[in-house]
Amino acid sequence: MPLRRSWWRAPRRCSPPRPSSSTSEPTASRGAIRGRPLMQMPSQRSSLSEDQVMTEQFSPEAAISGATGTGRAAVIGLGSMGYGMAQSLKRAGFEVAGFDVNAAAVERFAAEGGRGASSPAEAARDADVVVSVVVNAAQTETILFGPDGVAQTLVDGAVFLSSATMDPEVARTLAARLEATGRLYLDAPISGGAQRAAEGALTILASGSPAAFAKARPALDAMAAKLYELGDAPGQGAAFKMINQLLAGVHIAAASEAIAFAARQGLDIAKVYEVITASAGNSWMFENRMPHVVDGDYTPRSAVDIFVKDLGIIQDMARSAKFPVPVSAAALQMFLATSAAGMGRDDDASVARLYARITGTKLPGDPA
Ligand SMILES: NC(=O)C1=CN([C@@H]2O[C@H](COP(=O)(O)OP(=O)(O)OC[C@H]3O[C@@H](n4cnc5c(N)ncnc54)[C@H](O)[C@@H]3O)[C@@H](O)[C@H]2O)C=CC1
Ligand SMILES: O=C(O)C(=O)[C@@H](O)CO
Repeated sequence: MPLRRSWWRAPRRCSPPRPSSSTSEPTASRGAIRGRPLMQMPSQRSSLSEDQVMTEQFSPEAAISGATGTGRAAVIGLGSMGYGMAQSLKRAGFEVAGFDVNAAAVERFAAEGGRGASSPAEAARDADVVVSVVVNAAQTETILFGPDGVAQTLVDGAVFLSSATMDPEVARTLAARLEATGRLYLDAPISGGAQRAAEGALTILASGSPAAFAKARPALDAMAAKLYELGDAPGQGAAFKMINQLLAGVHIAAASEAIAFAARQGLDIAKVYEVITASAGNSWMFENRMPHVVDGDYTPRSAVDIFVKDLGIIQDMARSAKFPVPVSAAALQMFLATSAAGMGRDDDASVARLYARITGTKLPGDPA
């Protein structure tokens, strides 16, 4: 079945959406249709149904200058991704409450104009939308159903956006538990890294009921440059995200292997970066992560242990499906080794440091 055509969208302050003459156009969520056709995913390579629509939204610059959000939001988990997402919501006009178990993150958020909350329940009390950006499924369950959980205070009809990367089966279970209480759940994993989170320019891979999408729309608009609507069943977003994680993990491991091998041969790795990013061996992850190696800066934008988690989920899913995934299994071993060597909380480009250490290769900022 062909994918519905999607369109670029102009900032909210422009005129309202032009009525569609074609049933193939998505419903507009964010102002006028600019009239420029958006990339359409090749239907022969896609199993997406009519309801699985990608809406590409406008640039970060437009988001910053054009969006005016409405309502109250809470963000739980003010780490690499959540902090920037909270700022994007604030910039779009939301009143945002933030909570994190790390008190320093809450203090920083409050100092920068947000409302610091004392628990998930307190953050969610008046919220139309609660965005959860903790690390994993167990933490998401705690902030939903734990002693001070969101489920204690969230008003009926409010929506919980679950953005931590997790096993699709667990996403389905959490959604069913929350929906049984009359609240809405949107499975909404994210991609694009900390910088895009801060710019309001993430890719969001979402699935959930039409009511959950409708309620979440202004917040999604504030945080995403590209929103993929992947069906009305929670778990679909998580399933797509795991495919991204398989590739992302393999690409980081491969990029790390390549840059360390280049250094071992005495090549100037800044020049390698320049050449490869203009050549066919490039990848989004090579381009995004290898500057950290060139600069010798392993401040975590995404930690090694994130991929220990995500590639671990892929192994579990593949084992239950009896599907071989040897390439991602090898990548997982490199992340595990990097974590075991004490770098689990460092930036995931640290896999290159592991290669360097075991081969006696010198990389910037990391003595061999
Ligand atoms: N960092 C990245 O580039 C990307 C990360 N992701 C996913 O997004 C999620 C968040 O990732 P990051 O922001 O990198 O992780 P992070 O570790 O930087 O942030 C997570 C935050 O959640 C907080 N937290 C943990 N348990 C909590 C609880 N019970 N209540 C309140 N706060 C709690 C932590 O203190 C931390 O500040 C993960 O699922 C990750 O896989 C997805 C795309 C990109
Ligand atoms: O951006 C994404 O997609 C990612 O999953 C990584 O940046 C790391 O979690």
